[in-house]
Amino acid sequence: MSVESDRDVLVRIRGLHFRRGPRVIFDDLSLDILRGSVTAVMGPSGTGKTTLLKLITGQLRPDAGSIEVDGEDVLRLDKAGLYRLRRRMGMLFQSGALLTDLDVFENVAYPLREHTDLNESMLRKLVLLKLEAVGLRGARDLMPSQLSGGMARRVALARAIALDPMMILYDEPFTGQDPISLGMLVSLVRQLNDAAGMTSILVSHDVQETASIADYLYILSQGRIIAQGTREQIEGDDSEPVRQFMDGLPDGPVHFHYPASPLDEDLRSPGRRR
Ligand SMILES: Nc1ncnc2c1ncn2[C@@H]1O[C@H](COP(=O)(O)OP(=O)(O)OP(=O)(O)O)[C@@H](O)[C@H]1O
Repeated sequence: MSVESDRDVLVRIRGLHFRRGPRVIFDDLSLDILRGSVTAVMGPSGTGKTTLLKLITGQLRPDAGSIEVDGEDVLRLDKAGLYRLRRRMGMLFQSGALLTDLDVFENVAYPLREHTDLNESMLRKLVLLKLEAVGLRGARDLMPSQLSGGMARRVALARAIALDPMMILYDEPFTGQDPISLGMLVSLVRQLNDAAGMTSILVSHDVQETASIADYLYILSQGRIIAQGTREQIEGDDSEPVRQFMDGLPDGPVHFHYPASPLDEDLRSPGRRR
């Protein structure tokens, strides 16, 4: 990656090491997320993409390395500092369900009521603007149970941007969507990023759709970055693990199996419960 000036980099990760028990998740990972970009983080299941997002938001602490967000050293922030920083990061996780007993309007209003002292008329304007941005201003009175899966995801998106975050982190935002709804969500991610001058980090298994809107892509595998670059650069990368991942080939050097002792060894140990 070319050397960028400090001002251009919103998230700077250097020498990141992180383990879960004996399992190494990151082994000396370094990456930059540029301001204003949509950056995709992709890789096989279990490779640590969600973990990376949690490290960036300070929900997890690495064993070694540094994580800077907007010039702040995440690992040195106290609780109040982390709270302030997190308020500036919108998050849209696959599990980020809507509050089922609140209507669409109140779901989007929720973070504004929690974190600001806006009066009702200001709050209403902001909620309607966010809903307009995702095309659902007319759906404000519906309850979550009345929404399609794609609409629910868009309401969650409006809620994630309610506080005008500098950055939004998406973890599998398109999962379970039909192709039309997926296409709409994908272009919405790009539009919102550009219209609001945000920065987006997008973790997704929908390789082609994600690549179509990403300015820059990282492909992770086994604790490391195995490829990075623009879509064109990744598409021109002939290495086997990259092609296996990008082209969705079922077999190849990217491992399908979670590390384990050999199967025959396991089967020949009748004394073991597990
Ligand atoms: N709370 C936890 N305790 C122990 N291990 C965990 C925990 N959460 C995740 N892991 C392990 O850390 C590794 C990385 O998990 P992570 O969820 O970050 O992967 P991922 O790349 O986001 O996967 P997927 O694409 O399937 O969502 C996995 O091997 C997982 O089993």
